[in-house]
Amino acid sequence: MAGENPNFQNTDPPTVLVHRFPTFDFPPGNRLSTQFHLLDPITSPPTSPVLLHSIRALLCIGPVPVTPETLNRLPSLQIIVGSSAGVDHIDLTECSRRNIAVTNAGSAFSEDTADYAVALLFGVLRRLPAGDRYVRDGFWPVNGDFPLGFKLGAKRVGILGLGSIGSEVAKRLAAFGCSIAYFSRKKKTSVLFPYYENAIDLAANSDVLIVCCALNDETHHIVNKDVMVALGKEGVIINVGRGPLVDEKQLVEFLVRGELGGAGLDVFENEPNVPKELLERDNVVLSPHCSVATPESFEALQDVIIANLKAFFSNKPLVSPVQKD
Ligand SMILES: O=CC(=O)O
Repeated sequence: MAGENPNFQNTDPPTVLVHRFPTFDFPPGNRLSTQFHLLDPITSPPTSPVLLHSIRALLCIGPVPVTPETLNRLPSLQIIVGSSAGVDHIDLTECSRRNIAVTNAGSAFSEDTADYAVALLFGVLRRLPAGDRYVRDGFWPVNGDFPLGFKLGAKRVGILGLGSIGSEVAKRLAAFGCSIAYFSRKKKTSVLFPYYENAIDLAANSDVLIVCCALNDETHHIVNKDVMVALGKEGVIINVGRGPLVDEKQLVEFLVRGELGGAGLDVFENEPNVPKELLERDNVVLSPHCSVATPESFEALQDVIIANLKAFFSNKPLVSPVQKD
């Protein structure tokens, strides 16, 4: 009830503290500032410690870390609204200990990210960027035919993480005639795709692995040397999740030794740095962590952020809470 909620006792919009790197700004067309009083220490410093003590809601823009030190400065904090699907930059254990709710981008990015995973897969199998370079660099008239690519249809696709993004990937690739299997934290009772109990078994029964699970202690380097061996020489790895889900050093070695068929990578272990060995390889498609980056996704993201903040300030259930388990 509004009467019980200090934020609705006056007509001022509720205050939300913004937490971001100076280089990460709101996407264009920010609708949040019309509904909330956004306190952004980067554009209007300094923020007094007294004010910080009263802050109940924090809005994280991008992957800016939320550490115990961040939380120590905000003793009244009750909610952290994240703007990304992955929340590995937020110390969830500490938030749960302090009873601070955390929300993420929900499914705002899922369709665009799934499209992008498919695009990377096409890029690798049909050598799209390599073909583009071949034409632009003038090799076509000189060398003639371009090497064959590989058909997408009928590939056995293993999805690591059948959440909101993984389910969209499955839908798309099933429509291309691929068979789908998955590994997730738990078998999904509502899903008919074959489930494997670990990443190695999934890889052993797949031609392509699509990595779209959350990064946490259990999934760090979930695609390791053993998974790469199981996937085999023709296998392709697509990563639209987080760089550290894949052991990048091993991935480079497998690709250099010809023990993997290729990789499509939107994320890296040490962004924005990309291992130089990958730059030289035509069976690798690289992109700068941008699978979510469309105006449509950012519009949808604002809807989710606004819905979460409104729900919080009116004591209603959050729209996209992140569970720490
Ligand atoms: O990488 C982007 C996201 O997690 O939303």
